[in-house]
Amino acid sequence: MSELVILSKAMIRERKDIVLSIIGGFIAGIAGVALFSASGYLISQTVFAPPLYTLIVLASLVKLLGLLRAASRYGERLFSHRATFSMLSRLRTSFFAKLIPLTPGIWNKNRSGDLLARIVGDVEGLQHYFLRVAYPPVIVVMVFLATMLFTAFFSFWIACIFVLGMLGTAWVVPGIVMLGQRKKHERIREQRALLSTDVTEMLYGFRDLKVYGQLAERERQLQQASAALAAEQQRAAGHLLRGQSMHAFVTLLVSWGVLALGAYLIMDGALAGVFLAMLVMASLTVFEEAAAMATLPAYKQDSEHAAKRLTETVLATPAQSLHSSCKLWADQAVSIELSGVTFQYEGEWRPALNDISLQISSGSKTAIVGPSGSGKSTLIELLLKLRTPSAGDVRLNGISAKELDETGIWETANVVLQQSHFFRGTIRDNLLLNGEEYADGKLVDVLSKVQLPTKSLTDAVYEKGENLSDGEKQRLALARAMLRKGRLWLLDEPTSSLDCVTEQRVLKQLYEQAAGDTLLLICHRLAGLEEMDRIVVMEQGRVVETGSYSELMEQKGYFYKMKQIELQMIGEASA
Ligand SMILES: Nc1ncnc2c1ncn2[C@@H]1O[C@H](COP(=O)(O)OP(=O)(O)OP(=O)(O)O)[C@@H](O)[C@H]1O
Repeated sequence: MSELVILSKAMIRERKDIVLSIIGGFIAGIAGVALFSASGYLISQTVFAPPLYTLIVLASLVKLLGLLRAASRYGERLFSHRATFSMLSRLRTSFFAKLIPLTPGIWNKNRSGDLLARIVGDVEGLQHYFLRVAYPPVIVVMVFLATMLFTAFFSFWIACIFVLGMLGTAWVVPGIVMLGQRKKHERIREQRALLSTDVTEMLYGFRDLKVYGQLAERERQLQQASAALAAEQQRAAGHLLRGQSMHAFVTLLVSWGVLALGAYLIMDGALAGVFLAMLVMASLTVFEEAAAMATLPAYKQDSEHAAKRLTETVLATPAQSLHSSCKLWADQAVSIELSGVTFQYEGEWRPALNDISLQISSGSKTAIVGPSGSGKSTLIELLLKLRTPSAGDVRLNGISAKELDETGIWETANVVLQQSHFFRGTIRDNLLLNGEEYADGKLVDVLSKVQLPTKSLTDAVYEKGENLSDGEKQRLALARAMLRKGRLWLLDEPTSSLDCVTEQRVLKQLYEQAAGDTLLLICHRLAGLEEMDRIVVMEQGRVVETGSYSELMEQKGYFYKMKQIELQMIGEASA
């Protein structure tokens, strides 16, 4: 229930539109009851052949009420939807603002397909809260009270039937609809999450599934999941429809009750016959407003669940960053200091980084080497403030990363991660990702620096760079980084897919451009590391050796052994 506090707060901000929609709904409801009552009265009056002006007045009143009803209903819909969409847009913005600092930690806890379906569906689901849960009961009660007072003026007992009818339509029928509803909706949600996860996995893993001959099986699973979801939805829709039919049945029962009791009261002389049709018509119309009550429990449950899950998503994941105000100066080479840094992924039994202390002076070139899984990429993610250390401190230019604004860090860093994303478009579009405008000459120049002179700026790039080789993707990613003006280079195996000759050419250009900047290069190949000021060797989340190339070779420690193995392998390969 507390989750709906967010929605209630959002509603308070739209109070003007909410009040207007309630007034509109009340006038529409009352005008509807009055319209049908007046029609009933008009029909009854005609039996007594009244003067013509009575009929003209009554007929005009019916027309006027019809117009009033339509206009006020329009107003109600306009204001209520305007309020809803303003609330939704505010909620969406505030939710995504909370979500952004939580990435990428959020992916550790959620499957991407499920999360995507959840976020989109849940935010959309909240629109029903105001439209179908919060304000319809207010209108129902107001219209009903006004009609009851009006009816009580003619007959106390008929007013009592109205009260009974209202209890039935506003509480008993929704109560019955509620029964079993929770389980049905839970099953739908589970089934929907399953389906969207399966679809996402199939889309991402399409090629592998095909090669491993699993595509047909996956398709079958997908169809099963889709059919199961459709069946659950059908069951829930049937349940809702039964609720609406029950509502219509109670309404008719009340009208029959009013008719029978009215006839008795007329015979008893307690009610004038001319009012009977009017009261029956009023009973038929007043419960029309209460029809929304039959579906209210379902929407209430859905909205509560959506709000709960959205809150859980943003609260259950520890924030990756705190609000920070300091900015990193982009025109200055960055110094890096890690003191006692430990980082453990959620659910992992051992830390990925364990008590790392390291100093990298500004303008230096450092290579980080070590076996796969030793924590090299995690270190870069910490420097980029994509993750927050579990213990210890990361300082850039002497300022703790906790106090640094992450967008400032991203602006200052020229980054190439292991996997770069490419967007559908052209080579030019993919080079100009950082929003800066460059002349074509500059773009062509950078392409030739990364040894991609054959690529034209207008060449098409398919979604996720499907039409580029891994080596081309890496060079394009490097070109993208080389177009930036940052003074901190964070490169995670940027040339692992390139042949040795191309790699050395590209790195030469890169080092030339990065002269005077701070450069951190993660690599597996040890060739060419002589150019580095310092080499950091990592193993199982710890720094096991640091020093220049010659120092490490002299030490004959871990790095020396790695180098010997590499030389041996190159020798074997060329033999
Ligand atoms: N998102 C994640 N969730 C849980 N554990 C992770 C995650 N990413 C990495 N790890 C684990 O953290 C450890 C360090 O991973 P990291 O990617 O930093 O290593 P690496 O040295 O860069 O490896 P490689 O050279 O293969 O890229 C590994 O044991 C890995 O299994």
